[in-house]
Amino acid sequence: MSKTLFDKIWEKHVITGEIGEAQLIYVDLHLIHEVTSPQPFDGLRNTNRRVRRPDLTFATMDHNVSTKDIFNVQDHMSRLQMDTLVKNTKEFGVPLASIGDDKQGIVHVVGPERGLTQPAKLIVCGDSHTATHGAFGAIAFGIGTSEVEHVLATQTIWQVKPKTMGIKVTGKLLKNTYAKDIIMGIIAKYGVSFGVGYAIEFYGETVENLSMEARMTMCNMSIEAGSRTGMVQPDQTTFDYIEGREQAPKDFEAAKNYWLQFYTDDESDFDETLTFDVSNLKPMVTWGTNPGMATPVDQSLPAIKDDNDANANAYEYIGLHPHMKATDINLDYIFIGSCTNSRYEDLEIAANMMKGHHLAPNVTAWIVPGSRAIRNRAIKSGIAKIFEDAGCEWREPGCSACLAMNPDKIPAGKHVASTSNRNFIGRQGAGSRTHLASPAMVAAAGIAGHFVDITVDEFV
Ligand SMILES: CC(C)[C@H](C(=O)O)[C@@H](O)C(=O)O
Ligand code: SF4
Repeated sequence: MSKTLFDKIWEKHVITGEIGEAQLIYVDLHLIHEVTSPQPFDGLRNTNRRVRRPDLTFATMDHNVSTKDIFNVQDHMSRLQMDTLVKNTKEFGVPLASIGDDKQGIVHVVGPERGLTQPAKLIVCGDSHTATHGAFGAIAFGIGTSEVEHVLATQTIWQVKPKTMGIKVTGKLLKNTYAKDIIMGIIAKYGVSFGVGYAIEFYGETVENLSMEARMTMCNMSIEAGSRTGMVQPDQTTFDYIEGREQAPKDFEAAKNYWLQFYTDDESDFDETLTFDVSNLKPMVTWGTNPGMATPVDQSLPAIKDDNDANANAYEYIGLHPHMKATDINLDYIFIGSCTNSRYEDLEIAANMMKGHHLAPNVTAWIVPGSRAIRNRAIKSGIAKIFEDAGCEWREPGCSACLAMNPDKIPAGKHVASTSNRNFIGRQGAGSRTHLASPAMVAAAGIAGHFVDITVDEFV
């Protein structure tokens, strides 16, 4: 029978149960961070249970990290969550990449970087952006705190199989447009909930030509379309990325031959399909308070239809008005980081844009690598220096200003161009005004002090 990539991986993991009802499925990799793990470990302790497979579990610290002074965590709650993770992982024998450790970083950056994220695996984490790992042709989704406890104790999870949606991406990207623009373009077109109940597979020639970093950016934001799982079929690009990494399979040829079975047989196997052409896609920028409230940078902001229009509330919060040009959005901050866009390739793209320039007056810039390995590599290659010469602050790895759970908060009323994934009210600090965009766009905005169309001659 003809099947999708998702179906093939799913059925390899089912232990019991029928399709249509909750099925017990096996988990190959359980990633942990300090925010959603304290209660689950308490639960184990209170019931005298151990972690069933510490060898299939990996913990890191990211959300609470103080990126300016990594060992100086002032906030009581942050310190407590971090100390608790150290204590719990020690007691239960789970490997931990703690602050300062070479392997530490944002959980969705370090999983792939360590070679833990592999095709055909079933990967979970108590975090909604777990979809990132689907870029490797894995089933990866975020789970709730009680589910984290269940996985720790049993290495399994009860789940109802979602439906599948294929999104075929066609066309050649304009120079200076990126995977971030594709996924933002898709969400702007179809909204923030079209993926609810579906596992999305991105495919087509455009996706095949994307790097692993770019595929991760797309899968990462599947949750912003309402889907818990985004994935891409594994191919030579995937294998090349994994080969040689610390946790890559020892018999790589055998692993590769196994992975090659995992692909969607026929487009008609998807429950739903969409097509998105990128040939004329301009860089995207959000103007509102959800990731769907986005516009191509060369356009004006949308109208307000009536008093009940969500756009009205969004405009009030964000301090902009309909019909103004996206390039007239003035910025106070830029943030380059987060599990969407803090990998080496992202930093390199941003640095190329900034090279030889200086930030606009009154713009503060935080550049936050996704992991210590990326940070070290960027220092070595000179990228860090480019950012510093441009006037940016070069930080330690963590979630940082992606969410206001650490000292990196955007002040109330300030506009920030951000490479992260969510522009909800208060997301980057109470009253902060977020504009999501690609690393190249955010870097160029930092130099200009407002958004600019980087596809025009001056930039390409
Ligand atoms: C703190 C965590 C549970 C949360 C998530 O699940 O996504 C965070 O990572 C986020 O991006 O909002
Ligand atoms: S970087 Fe942002 S989106 Fe990613 S895990 Fe951290 S807080 Fe969540």
